[in-house]
Amino acid sequence: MIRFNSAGLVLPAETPEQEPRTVLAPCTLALGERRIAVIGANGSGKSTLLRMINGLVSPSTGTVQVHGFDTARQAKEVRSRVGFLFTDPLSQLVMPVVCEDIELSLKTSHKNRDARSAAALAALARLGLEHLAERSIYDLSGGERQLVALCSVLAAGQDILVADEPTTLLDLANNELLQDTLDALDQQVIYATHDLDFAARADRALLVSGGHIVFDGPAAEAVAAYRRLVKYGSVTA
Ligand SMILES: Nc1ncnc2c1ncn2[C@@H]1O[C@H](COP(=O)(O)OP(=O)(O)OP(=O)(O)O)[C@@H](O)[C@H]1O
Repeated sequence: MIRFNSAGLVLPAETPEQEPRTVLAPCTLALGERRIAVIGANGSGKSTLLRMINGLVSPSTGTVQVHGFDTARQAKEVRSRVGFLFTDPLSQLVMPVVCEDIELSLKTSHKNRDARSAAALAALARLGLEHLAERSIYDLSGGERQLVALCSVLAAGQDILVADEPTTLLDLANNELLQDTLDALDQQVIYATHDLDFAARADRALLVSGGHIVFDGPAAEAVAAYRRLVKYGSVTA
């Protein structure tokens, strides 16, 4: 279970003339559903909300807890339970060669080197990517990198996956592959997306606007609320 306890991010004013900036207004949430989507306009606060779940961003007010661990004070415990898939895969792929990156994710679970290599290949094969094992990550296409990054984060085996716009670089077939892969996972998955069909597949969706959660409920209703917000300027119009 993920809990936001009046958690928000307000940035202090940089000059006396400026007002403090609310990136995410304090919110209280219990996030237990298997699939939760976060939707909203560019700059609305989606990534900030996601990053608070694994402690990449600490709230300036309130707390966020994952399985009872405070994300700001117990970051190590939290990150061993929460995998994070970045929008830009190069933010996360740290080794120069694909299989080496996956093997790095497997270092804790597979102490034996041969077993680790075999597990890395199996992780790639799960998404039909074994042919990329020896390739440099810099020579991959954006979409290939995004799928390899998914393999890498899944190989680490945390029980919660947070994904920030995981389909942005993918073509139609790979978009479906990624969505089906996420669907089939046992892990809880929380993802931000601008793809409203993808969002509608979730069990619950949060709609963020101007740093406020303006709708929280069944995904199809959240998508409809977002369309009303864009069209009429209000989720209730
Ligand atoms: N540390 C920070 N300092 C200054 N501004 C910040 C900081 N973190 C976030 N912001 C601003 O807060 C707003 C929300 O950012 P966030 O990345 O959460 O948006 P988003 O909804 O994920 O947007 P997008 O859909 O474009 O990825 C943006 O205007 C961003 O520039």
